[in-house]
Amino acid sequence: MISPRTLRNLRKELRSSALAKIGIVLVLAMILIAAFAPFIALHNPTNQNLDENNLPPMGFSRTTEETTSEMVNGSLELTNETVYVNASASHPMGTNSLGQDVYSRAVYGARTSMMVGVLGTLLAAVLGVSVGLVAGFYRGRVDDALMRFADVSLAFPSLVLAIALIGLWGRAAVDVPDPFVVLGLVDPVRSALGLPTGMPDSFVLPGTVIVVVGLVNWVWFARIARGEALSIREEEYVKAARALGASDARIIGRHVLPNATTPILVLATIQVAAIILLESSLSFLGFSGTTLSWGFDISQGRAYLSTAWWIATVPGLAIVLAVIGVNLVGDWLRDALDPGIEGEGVSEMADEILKVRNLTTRFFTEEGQVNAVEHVDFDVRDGEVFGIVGESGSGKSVTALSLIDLVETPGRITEGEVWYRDADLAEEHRDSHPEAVDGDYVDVRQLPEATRRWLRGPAFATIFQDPMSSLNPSITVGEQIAEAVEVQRRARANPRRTRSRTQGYGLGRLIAGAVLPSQSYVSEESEERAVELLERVGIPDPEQRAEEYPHEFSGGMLQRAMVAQALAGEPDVLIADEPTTALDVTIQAQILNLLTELQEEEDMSVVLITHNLGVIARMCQRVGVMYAGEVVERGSLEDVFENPVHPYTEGLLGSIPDIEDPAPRLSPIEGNVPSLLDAEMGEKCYFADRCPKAMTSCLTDIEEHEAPAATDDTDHLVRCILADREYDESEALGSAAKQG
Ligand SMILES: Nc1ncnc2c1ncn2[C@@H]1O[C@H](COP(=O)(O)OP(=O)(O)OP(=O)(O)O)[C@@H](O)[C@H]1O
Ligand code: NI
Repeated sequence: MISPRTLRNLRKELRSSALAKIGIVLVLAMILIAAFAPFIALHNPTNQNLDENNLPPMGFSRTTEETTSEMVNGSLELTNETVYVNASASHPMGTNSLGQDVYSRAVYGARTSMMVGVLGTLLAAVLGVSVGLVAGFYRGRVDDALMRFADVSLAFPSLVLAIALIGLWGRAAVDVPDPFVVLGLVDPVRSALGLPTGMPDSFVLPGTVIVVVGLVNWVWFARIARGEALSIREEEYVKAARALGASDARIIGRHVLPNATTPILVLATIQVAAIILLESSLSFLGFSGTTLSWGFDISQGRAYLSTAWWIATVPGLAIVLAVIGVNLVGDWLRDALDPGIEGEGVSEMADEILKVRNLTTRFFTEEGQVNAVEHVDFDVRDGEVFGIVGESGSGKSVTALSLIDLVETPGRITEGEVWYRDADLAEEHRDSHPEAVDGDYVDVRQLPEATRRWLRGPAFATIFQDPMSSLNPSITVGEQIAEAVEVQRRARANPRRTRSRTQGYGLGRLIAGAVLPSQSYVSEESEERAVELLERVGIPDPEQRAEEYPHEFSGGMLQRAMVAQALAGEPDVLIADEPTTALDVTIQAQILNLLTELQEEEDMSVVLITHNLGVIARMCQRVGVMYAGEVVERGSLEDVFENPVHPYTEGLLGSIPDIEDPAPRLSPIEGNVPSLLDAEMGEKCYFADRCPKAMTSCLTDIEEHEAPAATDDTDHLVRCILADREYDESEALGSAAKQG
């Protein structure tokens, strides 16, 4: 369940956060104390000794007035005397009014708190997550009822709710005994809590409190699980999984639950702390049956605050430390598992059309989880060509698909943001989707599905490697481009209803096409525009070529037609994935020239994906180098190509294939791209196995470092320790370690 990546983030966060360390120490201490209470305690916590009551802790003494009587000359004389009560070595934290050892009671109190905190949270989580998933996934009446109930119950303070529930329980106590009684666990639980065994069953156990806090707190979990289920059930890949016949249980288990784990885990830690406090409050107020709990001891000690302050102070301190500890651990988990939450704002610099943050895409295959794209960050500026380069399988195409939200099952974007600058869209969604808006930017991934779909065309357009598979062989090229123009035109006319419109259009087109094969469904204007576009991309005799079918086009002409189709929506960002790989060399050069020309004249930004460094060098202003799903080096072309820091980039550059080279060789570096199977990835630099400069620190330091940049306005970022220090042979990673 916990992936190596997650572990890596947890460790990274732990290293940098002193508070997280304190939290872990406190929580571990509490767990150990609870587990080994009988060995840590000095006395049986329930043993009373009235001769030794209210003894002060070590280092303190207490005075009391004692009256002695004496017969003096036949009359009784009373003398008031101040007596010092000294600490006893066997009661280091003193005793309470019944002479019970305060320290031992605090130690056993940890058991009650842990038991109620952990089991109560578990119960709340199981209940809440099940109900939430069902409600979110199936909607309908269950969902309505749940939400109404949640609103009402969250309006009450949980303490009030718990007291009410315990009251109900008490009234029905004859029929509904403590769950531990039902389970036949009375004596084991009592002895675990240091209580005398063999007492009558009416002696209340913490089971009641556990059930009550579970019932009080499950709604929190239900809300989170419901939210996740709601957002995911609409996703294309879930629909696709359904269409493929996956059962609902499988979809929930495979897609919904993994997505919900992080928020549920973080909530669970917070809940443990909340429930520990709730249990203490209940015991303090006398609503919990247990007579061995921090809250109970505080309420007992309250009467002695001025004379024997330690009775309440010691358990009070225990509660404070426990709650702080658990909360710090919760903060640590949240920061480590959800790095996006506190991500830096993206709205400061305005000349970026696209800001990709923490984009993470995984494939959930039969062999396991494939981490195809991991925490990818990059920006695309106005009117620039941004290159993505890397060996086959490094995640370039999946990154492109993730940008436009077209990853297919079993793949899924699990994390990350794609901020796109569009002031109008930002304004339109500022109120309805505040989380998706930051200044003039919208996070494409958080926009409603209809808007996302609408963006494909006027915002993002794509051209892929193989034009043949992107064009329908049975429709003329001109008509297909005209259709793209038509769709964009309709979409622009009514952005909000795009979805149903284009779908209706598609269906209508389909039926019309089946009945009347030559029926033209696009307006004359669109057809004229299509011819213009064909001319624009340099197709001779555009009017005549528009009437032809794809098979009548040569490869280069088809690729041009594809570009024309992509231009139909006048996109801001053109994503070109290996647009020339399938073409022969001279045609490649022509298409690249065309792209450069268009990009300059139409003021588009281009994301150009290729494994050909010559193409990058010729076309791009800035570049990101991908390796094993990560961007390992990024910056201006100058920085990355002339002053590469990452040995992988250096290796790639070692033999730049000539653009005129008919068979550009990939991977001049020895060895293979590592497995992207999550289970096999581990926590180290993924290039270390192949790296000529691998050092021992490469197994631990995998952060992105800043490297010297040629200009002030570009960052040069490298996921390699060599950005910070020189290669040191004495620390070289031995070949044995490389394998591990
Ligand atoms: N449908 C899929 N199912 C499972 N894994 C996939 C799927 N598609 C891609 N992957 C995984 O994602 C990784 C990245 O693939 P991607 O196609 O993005 O690589 P690439 O850099 O574009 O390579 P190439 O240069 O060969 O096109 C691959 O290693 C592959 O294991
Ligand atoms: Ni690819």
